[in-house]
Amino acid sequence: MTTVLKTEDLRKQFGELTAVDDVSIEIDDSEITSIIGPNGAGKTTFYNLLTGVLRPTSGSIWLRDDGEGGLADITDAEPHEVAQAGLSRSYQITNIFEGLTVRENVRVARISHEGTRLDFRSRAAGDEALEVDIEELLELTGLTDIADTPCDTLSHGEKRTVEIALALAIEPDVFLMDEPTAGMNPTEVTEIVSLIRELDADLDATFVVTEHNMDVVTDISDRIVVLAEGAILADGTPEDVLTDDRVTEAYLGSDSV
Ligand SMILES: Nc1ncnc2c1ncn2[C@@H]1O[C@H](COP(=O)(O)OP(=O)(O)OP(=O)(O)O)[C@@H](O)[C@H]1O
Repeated sequence: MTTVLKTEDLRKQFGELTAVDDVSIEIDDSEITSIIGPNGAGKTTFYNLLTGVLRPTSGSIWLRDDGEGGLADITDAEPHEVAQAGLSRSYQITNIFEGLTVRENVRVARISHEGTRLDFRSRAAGDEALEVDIEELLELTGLTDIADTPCDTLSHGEKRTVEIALALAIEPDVFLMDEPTAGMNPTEVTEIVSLIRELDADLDATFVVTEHNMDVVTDISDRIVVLAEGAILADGTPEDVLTDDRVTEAYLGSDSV
């Protein structure tokens, strides 16, 4: 068990409103952790803090540092620096190039990741390896059969899977999945859940999921963290958390799950 991501007293104020209220959490690499909570609980703000999209009012964020074997402080990192440090997030289709095929999208994501690491000459030498990486990624995410399909003709579920492939193209240590089943039909939900399981088994990446579909949360999580009014209300196994009266109350007190 190794901590891959940690926050210490992480806080975000919007004026008088405390959206994230001194959250301290350690994410372990051996577990799929779901972060759930009623509407307005602070999940999106928490993700935005982790990925450098928002600056915290106070507190700190730490990510596993491969070079040092410890944790690196990424509190002040910009989004691209956070991604480069190994924290990837699925962006709900918004970063797919609709006019390109699935393979071309994966290639662009992969090259832009490589491009931040390698100079031009070593990148050219690595072209063959790049193509192998792309095919592996397509295979891993079950996209090989539709690799040559333009993305603007894909179903919603297929686009969400492409988005997962793009997030994985940066070889993350930690993968934040933002409502992976949102907008999906029941068949697509079943498929994406088994894909998440397979990826978790096949990859070194640690999965952290926010999700409104409670069946999915129960199904894939080893650990559930419940946020309510910006603070951690409950933290434990699905059995413990989903039978916790305080969690039921928090959800009943909101207009929706
Ligand atoms: N940019 C902002 N300026 C002011 N208030 C904000 C801003 N972003 C979020 N909030 C407020 O912070 C609180 C937490 O919002 P957030 O979107 O993080 O919750 P959430 O758990 O992701 O909700 P949902 O499940 O509905 O997406 C809410 O009260 C929201 O209105």
